[in-house]
Amino acid sequence: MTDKTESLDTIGREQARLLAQVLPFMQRYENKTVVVKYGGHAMGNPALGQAFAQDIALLKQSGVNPIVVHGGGPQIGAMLEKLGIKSEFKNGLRVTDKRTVEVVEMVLAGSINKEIVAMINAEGEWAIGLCGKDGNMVFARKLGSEAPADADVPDLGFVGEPAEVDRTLLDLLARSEMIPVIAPIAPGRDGETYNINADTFAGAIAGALQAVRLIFLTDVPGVLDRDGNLIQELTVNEARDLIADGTISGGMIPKVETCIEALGRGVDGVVILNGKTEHAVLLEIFTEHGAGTLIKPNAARRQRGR
Ligand SMILES: Nc1ncnc2c1ncn2[C@@H]1O[C@H](COP(=O)(O)OP(=O)(O)O)[C@@H](O)[C@H]1O
Ligand SMILES: CC(=O)N[C@@H](CCC(=O)OP(=O)(O)O)C(=O)O
Repeated sequence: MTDKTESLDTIGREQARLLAQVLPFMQRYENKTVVVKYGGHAMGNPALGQAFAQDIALLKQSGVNPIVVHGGGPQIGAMLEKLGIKSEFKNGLRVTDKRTVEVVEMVLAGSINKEIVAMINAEGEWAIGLCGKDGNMVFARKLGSEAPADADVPDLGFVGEPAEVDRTLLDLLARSEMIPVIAPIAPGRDGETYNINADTFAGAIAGALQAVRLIFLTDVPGVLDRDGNLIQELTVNEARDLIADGTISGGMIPKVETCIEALGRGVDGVVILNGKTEHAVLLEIFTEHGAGTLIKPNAARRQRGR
């Protein structure tokens, strides 16, 4: 054999090995729904954005049903600042008055949504930008509106939580070439528009669709232990213990709580990943070990493979 045929042979063997590793995962996820929450902190770098769009396109081409729910907190903050509108957070949620909700809708359902759609479409796919208002997909209720009258719940204005999710439109899109890209904005039955935390919104969509995976793309490798090391797998009880002892704090608390709720609604597994790692989604779905923290129901402890 010449040097050239030898090296082609090596490349061929390597490709065959890779394919053999990936194919079982492709079969496992075929026709299954994977909800990917793309956080505002994970956005902003064009190369990473393109890698994210390629991952979503590849999932669809592999027969998976990917649904993107996006945030955009930092981008909303920048626009509010430009417009001279002050903004504050309480318990990780943006206090949202009438003027603010108009800007939130404009940034989330307008510019960011269309940017993500365009990125995925540049990869040869058919993404479609939506929010909870489209196809009566999600109706919100004002946060705290169901709390007992004597409960001490701060009034955050037009901040909502998903109250009803209708999967008709998403089921239709799952059978089509379209990839839904959804902004966390929804109408209330009172006719108002509500700003919903994107993690909470993604959890509600994943729960309603009984997704096989809910993936959170954030700005850390996953849930970290006290020494800053990545925890690869957590049961619901272990996650609760880490919240109680303060290892999980700040913005990671609502994220992990959403994970726990989504598992309770029948989502198989919830993963928190570093959106700043190129192709984090592909690595998670199509490799044995995944790339971040997988949170599983207590009963599923130590199941082999992710
Ligand atoms: N145990 C922990 N492991 C990882 N991150 C943690 C932990 N406790 C707190 N955090 C914080 O949670 C942040 C992620 O939450 P958040 O900022 O709300 O993300 P996003 O904007 O992507 O939704 C991390 O950047 C980190 O500062
Ligand atoms: C009520 C509330 O806080 N809504 C969020 C919605 C966007 C979001 O959640 O974006 P990230 O995922 O990038 O944080 C906000 O106004 O910032």
